[in-house]
Amino acid sequence: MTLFARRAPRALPVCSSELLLFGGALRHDIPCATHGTPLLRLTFRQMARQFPALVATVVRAAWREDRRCLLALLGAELGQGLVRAFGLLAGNRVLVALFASGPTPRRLRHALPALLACTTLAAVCVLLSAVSVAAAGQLEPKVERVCTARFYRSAVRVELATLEKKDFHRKLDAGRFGTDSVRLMLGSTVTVLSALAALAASAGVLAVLHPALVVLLLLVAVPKGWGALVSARRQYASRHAWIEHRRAISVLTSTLTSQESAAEIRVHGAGRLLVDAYDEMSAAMEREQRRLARARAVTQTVSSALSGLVALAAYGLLWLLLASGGMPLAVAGTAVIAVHSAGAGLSALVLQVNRLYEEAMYLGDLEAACAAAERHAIPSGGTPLRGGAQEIRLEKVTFVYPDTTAPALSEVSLAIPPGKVVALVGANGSGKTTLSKLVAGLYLPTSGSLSWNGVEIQDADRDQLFDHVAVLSQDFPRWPMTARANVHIGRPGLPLDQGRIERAAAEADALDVVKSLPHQWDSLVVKGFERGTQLSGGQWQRLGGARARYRRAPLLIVDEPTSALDPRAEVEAFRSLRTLADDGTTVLLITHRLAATATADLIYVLDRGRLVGKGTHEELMAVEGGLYRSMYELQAAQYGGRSTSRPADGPARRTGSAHAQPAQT
Ligand SMILES: Nc1ncnc2c1ncn2[C@@H]1O[C@H](COP(=O)(O)OP(=O)(O)OP(=O)(O)O)[C@@H](O)[C@H]1O
Repeated sequence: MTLFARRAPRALPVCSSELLLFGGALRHDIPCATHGTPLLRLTFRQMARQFPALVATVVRAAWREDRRCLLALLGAELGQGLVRAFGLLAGNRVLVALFASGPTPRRLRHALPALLACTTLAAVCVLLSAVSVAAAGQLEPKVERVCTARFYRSAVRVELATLEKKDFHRKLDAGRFGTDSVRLMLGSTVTVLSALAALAASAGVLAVLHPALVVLLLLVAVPKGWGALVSARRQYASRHAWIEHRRAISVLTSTLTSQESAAEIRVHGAGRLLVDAYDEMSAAMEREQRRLARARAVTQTVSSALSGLVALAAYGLLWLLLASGGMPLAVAGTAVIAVHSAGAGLSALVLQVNRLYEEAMYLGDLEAACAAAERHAIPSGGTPLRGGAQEIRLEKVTFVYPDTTAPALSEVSLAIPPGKVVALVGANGSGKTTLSKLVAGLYLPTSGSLSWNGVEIQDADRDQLFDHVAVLSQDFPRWPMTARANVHIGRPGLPLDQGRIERAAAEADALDVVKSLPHQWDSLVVKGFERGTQLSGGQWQRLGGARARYRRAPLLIVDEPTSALDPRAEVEAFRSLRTLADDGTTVLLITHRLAATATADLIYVLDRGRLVGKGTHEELMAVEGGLYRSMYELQAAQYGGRSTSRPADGPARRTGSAHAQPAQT
């Protein structure tokens, strides 16, 4: 019997905000969410068989982290089960003594030792429970921390191309839910074990009293267990289906309070649109929650009714046994206590099994996400780069982004000689950034060859390769940390060296920026925190530049490094790139400021993913109707000039560095 019948796909409800802001329903295909994952395809029997494996997963994680604590926890829980069994037997002795014939004082006297035993056992139970609470409190956060760290450690090694795939992203998102589940699951596992121990104790006592009572007790458990599992699976399927919708809501709410969007939210009135969208999209989720709650209520009513019927049969059997004289009154009394306490334990068990299964599914997602991340990780090791200055060569490199069909780069062949300033120019979307990311080893070519000193990038030791690269990208991260940390994070493997930080800042024209901050290097460059301050766009760009300089890598990739700088700082920034190249650093410069590329040793012109020209500024300007020349003239015309030569104030290019070749179209 499968718990979920296969349903025909149904149209996904979509609210108007979702349509307006996200272009349609953000719902993972429901039939797939219901049947696509192994746990959801399980039959009831398979699920029951899975149970020990689930418990084992958590126990293994806890065993790895703190076995002493785990043993204390398990010992305390199992001990409580045993103590409860003895408690029931002692209770039975009390009833036997009380229901025996003879004067009341004598019956009370006879019941006293069993009563004392009951009290002692209850006290032991309290102590064991305290041990269990303390051990669980110590173990749960530890296991959560370790599993969460493992998740993020795997996630940060994933290949960029894989990270951008929507299916992989969904997997990571699902895995993130699982990081909470580890702790919750440990708690539930303990409660389930404890409830099972209590149930076993009651069953043991009932078996001693009358074997038929055990069968009835187990029958009471089955419908409740069924109900719990059905609800857990339904909840999980829903969580999967709505995962992107949830993410979109959190994107909306985070932009509402972010500093970057604060101005537009107020001036453009975007806040109202976003809050309304939040309201509408949350209401859609609310409806889903209502649907789940109604379904759970129905399942729970059915399973409880079935359990109730079976419990009724148990009491009926007791009645019959008593009426026929097949069972003494004291035994029947103990049986009632046992069935009653087992019933209460059963309710707790059902609740926790429900939770355990639900959390186990998320834990399964976490495991799957970690496994997928490890499968798609940037490989460790590989062919070491050959020593000396690195020449980078691309031969007929084509690159297609994941989940797209049109190539972002088509059959590009070029060389980046060491120690030169090499500029990439071209219109928006022509492939400059993509090319620089391939050169940095962030993406691997779809076809063609890309090599560093003859070592193919696919085979290269990429950690070593990354070590050779510093990046200052258009959208460089603005770490919400101190100014010092923002620079040091450029080479976090090195011990923090204030002198080196300050030298890098000076080279990037950022020293004055930091000196003007209220707490200098200790200033938090994010508002809303103690010591927090706000930087301007240009100040941020200088700090980003300092980070790239601090890294001191043989290849520096700079993508629009001066977009926010004032004219003086811009001229200075481009001049300092030349100084770097003179010191042996290869600079790969991407910019639309063609006055700056004019001073590069070599310029590559890209158009719609293809290389359409290469040479020095003068060579490219000599090509009548060439793309570079037309772009340059268009820009120069804005300043009222028309020039075919290098700007007079630009730093001189080193002679003999250019690869003269006419531009192709
Ligand atoms: N992560 C991505 N996934 C899918 N397509 C992408 C991705 N990044 C860029 N593209 C596409 O690849 C093409 C080249 O983009 P790229 O960013 O390399 O251009 P660019 O020349 O650097 O543009 P710009 O001057 O605007 O920065 C564009 O069509 C762009 O839409």
